[in-house]
Amino acid sequence: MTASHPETQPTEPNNSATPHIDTKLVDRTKLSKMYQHYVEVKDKYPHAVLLYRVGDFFETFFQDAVTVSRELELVLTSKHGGEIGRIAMTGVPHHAWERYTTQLVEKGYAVVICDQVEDSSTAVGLVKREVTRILTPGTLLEEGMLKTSRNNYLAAVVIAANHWGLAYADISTGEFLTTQDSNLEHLTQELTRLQPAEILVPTNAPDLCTLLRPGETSPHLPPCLPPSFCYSLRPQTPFSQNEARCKLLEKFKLRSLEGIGCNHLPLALRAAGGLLEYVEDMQKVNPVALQKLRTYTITDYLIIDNHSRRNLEITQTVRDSTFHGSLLWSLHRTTTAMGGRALRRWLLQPLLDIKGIRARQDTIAELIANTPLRQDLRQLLKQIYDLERLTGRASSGIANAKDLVALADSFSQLPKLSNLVADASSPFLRALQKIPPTIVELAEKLHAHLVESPPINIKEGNLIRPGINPELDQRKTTVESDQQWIANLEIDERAKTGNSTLKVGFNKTFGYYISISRKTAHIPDNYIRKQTLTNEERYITPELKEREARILTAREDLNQLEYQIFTELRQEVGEESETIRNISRAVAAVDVLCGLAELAIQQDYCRPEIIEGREITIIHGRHPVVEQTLPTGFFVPNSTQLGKQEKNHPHPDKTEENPDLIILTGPNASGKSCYLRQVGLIQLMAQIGSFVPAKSARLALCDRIFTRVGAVDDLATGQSTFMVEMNETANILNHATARSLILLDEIGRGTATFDGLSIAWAVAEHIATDIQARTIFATHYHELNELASILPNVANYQVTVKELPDKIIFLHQVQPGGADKSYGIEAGRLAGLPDPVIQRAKQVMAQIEKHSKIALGLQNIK
Ligand SMILES: Nc1ncnc2c1ncn2[C@@H]1O[C@H](COP(=O)(O)OP(=O)(O)OP(=O)(O)O)[C@@H](O)[C@H]1O
Repeated sequence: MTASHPETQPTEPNNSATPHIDTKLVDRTKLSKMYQHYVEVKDKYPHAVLLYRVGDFFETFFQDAVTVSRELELVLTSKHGGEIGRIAMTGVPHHAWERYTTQLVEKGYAVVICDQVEDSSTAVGLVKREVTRILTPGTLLEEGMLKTSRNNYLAAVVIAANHWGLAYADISTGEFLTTQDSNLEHLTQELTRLQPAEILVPTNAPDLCTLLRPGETSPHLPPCLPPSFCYSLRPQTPFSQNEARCKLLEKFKLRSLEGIGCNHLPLALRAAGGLLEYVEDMQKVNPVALQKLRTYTITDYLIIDNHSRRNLEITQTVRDSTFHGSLLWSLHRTTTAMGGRALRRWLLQPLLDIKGIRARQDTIAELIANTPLRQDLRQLLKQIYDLERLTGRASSGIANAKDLVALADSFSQLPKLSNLVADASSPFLRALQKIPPTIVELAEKLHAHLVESPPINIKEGNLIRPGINPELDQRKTTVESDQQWIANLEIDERAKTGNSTLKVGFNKTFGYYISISRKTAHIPDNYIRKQTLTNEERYITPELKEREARILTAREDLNQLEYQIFTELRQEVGEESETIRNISRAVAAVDVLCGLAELAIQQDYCRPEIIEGREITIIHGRHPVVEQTLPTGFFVPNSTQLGKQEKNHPHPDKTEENPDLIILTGPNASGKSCYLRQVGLIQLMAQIGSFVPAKSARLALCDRIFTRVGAVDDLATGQSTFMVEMNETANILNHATARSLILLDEIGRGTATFDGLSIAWAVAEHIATDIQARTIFATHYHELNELASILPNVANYQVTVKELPDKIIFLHQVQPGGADKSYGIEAGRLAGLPDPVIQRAKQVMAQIEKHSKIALGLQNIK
């Protein structure tokens, strides 16, 4: 689209009449006053795109005009900038600034909004303009710029040797957390879990405040940071321990950081302080209401590294990165935006705390048992809007009247919600039994003040109900009576002049006028001609102009007063943001649990028994996603038993026989990978407190879940399939503990058979004897089955098939015992390999099997 301006002409940046496009090169003394101011502002934000309000447009000039024209495909024009001549310009209509800004921010630009802060019609001299907002990917608040289903995190990282501090906040919801750790791999894992929209990094770079778009590099970026994020290079000072501590103490009105838990974590503290300072710097007009900082420890939660998270397809599929087909897709039954975001957070941060898991389970159990309660709650939750983000916008001073009405409507549902859960006994439902009276009062006040369906624009009146403010009512009456006078004018003038076609009209340029056909002969003396059209003459009278002036000023005063009342209301809401956000969190949790209860009923899930120890027993387990993509009853359930009891366990029971490591064999496409993932997903679901797809389950907690599933060449880092596989395996062997769950799908396939088999054997042996983690090892090397006869905690399982003369039927059943053949040649035949090739392959295999003494040999070297 093209913004059409008076006094502009399209231009090409490279032709001979090129207007000035670089602020640094222009002679500023030759710029007219407005451009001088523009350049002053631009000097402060050299790395951002500056949108500068001029009348009905937000304009960009000089180099920004070229950037915006290129990025948004708008026509580049030029305009006289004073003695200097023409300067480059691209503009967007002021009412559409959000749309264009969103596009710029999505492309990785920071955008500075410099708005008019006084009425241009009454301003004396140059209209006053100020920077009112700075928008960067991590500091967005506007509804249209954010994704409802996920948090928009801003993060800050401080690194010292291999120690690091990470703080992150979602300024649209108020969440604010910090942590510190001494393993750089954990930092990458946390960043990958959070997927921050922007990461702040303190540096000594000369070119500070640069925003590096994903993939862009800088020598000032620590090499340990993954390049796939958007980084903001920041000065060191706000990240220094002293400054950061003072900032946090001041913000949260504290005397010590002891209560927050980061007093002894200098890097966590520095990251949080630096982040806070940045947020304040970005939000020019109103401070953002962040919740009190919370310190967490990574090892308090189940750790799933990046590869494993990807392989388990928790939030998106591996094949095409879609939500459809992911675990989140299969579990998603929430009805509120807050619930949707919370479920995602829970899945990415499963618990290690049995009590916390049981509290969630108890709530799901109660909701399953009480169907009317569950259904009524889900109905009611649908009527609750995004409290977290609406409150965020209110406290940042950008909410409109519609937002406040949405908040009030949502608040009005809360007493009904607390009535519904009045007799509930589980912890999450009980949290909603008491709604703070201030919130109910606030809802009543908002409803009493604001009209039911207010306009989006908050500066043009029609927001406040009558009877709220006597002065407002008085002004409304005056405006209405003057408007009535004008409405009567047509009747009176028609009577006076005897002209039945006379009309009273209004347009923006001339205001009110009396319109008479040009054929009319007699015109009253007090009529002053203002405009001549083809068929009509337009007149004004001194009396009409006087009324008009009164109406316009009175309307302006009226709008101003309505705006003032509105902003006071908005501020009141902002002041309650902490209470509102506490409620939002409780509502979000109940929404997630209601959804999980609904899911458990629909899909026939069971409540897993969460126990101490190492046991994993799943009876008739199913893959939560694959099951939902197949017709009902098609999925073949399979059981799992893992986790030998620890020595000295106080309650020995039958699980003592559970193996630690299962060697799983079976033909291609029989269901090995599916089974492996199924066990991982059931364990993960159990640790977020969900019920699981199984007939029954007894699950001890896992500290980490590792998966190594079919590697693909990592072209981005130039690594071969085999190297990727070895890196992932090394990572597992170096970090797994006896409390971990390891799911290995094929190891050693990417190299020569004997190399591969040897590595696979050694890895399996190391896990079973040294690490003793609970492991399922799927493989086509059935030689590995020999391990079970050597090591007591290893067992063999196979996925069975039925062999018919001309085909194989996949039964997808996992049963004890090792497969004695891999059916690879059979699969080749089915795929259409020529018959002579198949026959020859069979001969070769017979020879190899005859001479192979691998298992025997390995036994001997033990
Ligand atoms: N328990 C099951 N019930 C029904 N269908 C299943 C089951 N397990 C797997 N399948 C189906 O079989 C297909 C192949 O499964 P999977 O990819 O797990 O096989 P695989 O043994 O790992 O094969 P490969 O060795 O070639 O990697 C899956 O896409 C799924 O649709």
